[in-house]
Amino acid sequence: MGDGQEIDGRARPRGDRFRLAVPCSTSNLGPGFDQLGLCLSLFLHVEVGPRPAGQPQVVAHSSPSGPSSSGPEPSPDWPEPGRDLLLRAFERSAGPRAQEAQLIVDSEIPIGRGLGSTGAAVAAGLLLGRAWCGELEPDRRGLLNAGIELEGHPDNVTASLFGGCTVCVPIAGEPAPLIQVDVHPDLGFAAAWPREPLATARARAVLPDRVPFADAVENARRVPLLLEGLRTGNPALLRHGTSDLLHEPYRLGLLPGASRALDAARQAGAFAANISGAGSALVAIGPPARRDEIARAMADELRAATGWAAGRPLDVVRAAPVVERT
Ligand SMILES: Nc1ncnc2c1ncn2[C@@H]1O[C@H](COP(=O)(O)OP(=O)(O)OP(=O)(O)O)[C@@H](O)[C@H]1O
Ligand SMILES: N[C@@H](CCO)C(=O)O
Repeated sequence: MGDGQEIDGRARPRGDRFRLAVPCSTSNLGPGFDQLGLCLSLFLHVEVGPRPAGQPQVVAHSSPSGPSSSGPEPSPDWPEPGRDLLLRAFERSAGPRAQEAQLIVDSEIPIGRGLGSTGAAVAAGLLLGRAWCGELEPDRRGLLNAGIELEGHPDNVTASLFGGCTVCVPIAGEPAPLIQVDVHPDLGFAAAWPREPLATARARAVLPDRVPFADAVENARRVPLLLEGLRTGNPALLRHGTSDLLHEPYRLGLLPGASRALDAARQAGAFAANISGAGSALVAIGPPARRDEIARAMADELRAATGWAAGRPLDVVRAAPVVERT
């Protein structure tokens, strides 16, 4: 075996390093609540290599409000090791060998804005943990249930593990069923977010225990329109398919300027505009040529209400993230 270590029956030379770029994701898109995730082009970059003696397990260079302001200094805002879902997923996937590794993180994904920073972290940790144990192309379906359990919801982590647009509805005691949804190439995406995060837990606490029967029926009827709108790029299907009665009306009150920003996106040409995940980001779908204007329109309204906002045109990321040996 020379200088190498035996890992799950395979040889990993000492000093091996692996890297991975995992996309962020928007979720819900209105009625796809807790099931639909769609990967967009802000990335969590993680490299794993041998941990130098006395060094921490995770060194993060990133800004919590993103996009990345990476620099030589570790970010004081990255979650501490005991709470870090990236580390937790890596440890779960790599087992005791996780102690030998150091994760170097640089993220473009703002944390706590509804753009799936935790889903991306969990997907990265699970994939890199397997790579660290010699398995560069693990069975992703085999990782999915662990990812959902670690993240708490299926939407973002499924999208970040598989790429593209996914629908996942966990069934107790069974492998989580996964549907991969086509997204028409002529759809453009834009997101905007304020400086203030909105914790998913807080955004769920305002949801009612009971909703009118008619609202529940209406939401369920919209989901096929949404999926067909994404597949065909049909503006009317997207407009009707993204209207929601179960969570957005309750959450908008937590997000200063959001209602106006969603209206501004539509006026700038968006077919659809929604809260991204649990917020505080907003996401819009429209013609690719209008992405910049839509992003600017949303950010301007959020900025007017809160003092600071970022707006970005984004691409759909269709490919699943793949670990590379460096
Ligand atoms: N590796 C990690 N990356 C990002 N957030 C993490 C990580 N580990 C723990 N957290 C914690 O998770 C919380 C953010 O989760 P939350 O679900 O609110 O945001 P999000 O994943 O960005 O949005 P959403 O799930 O709505 O798309 C923060 O309190 C953050 O400290
Ligand atoms: N779908 C979740 C957020 C992401 O897991 C929610 O809207 O509360």
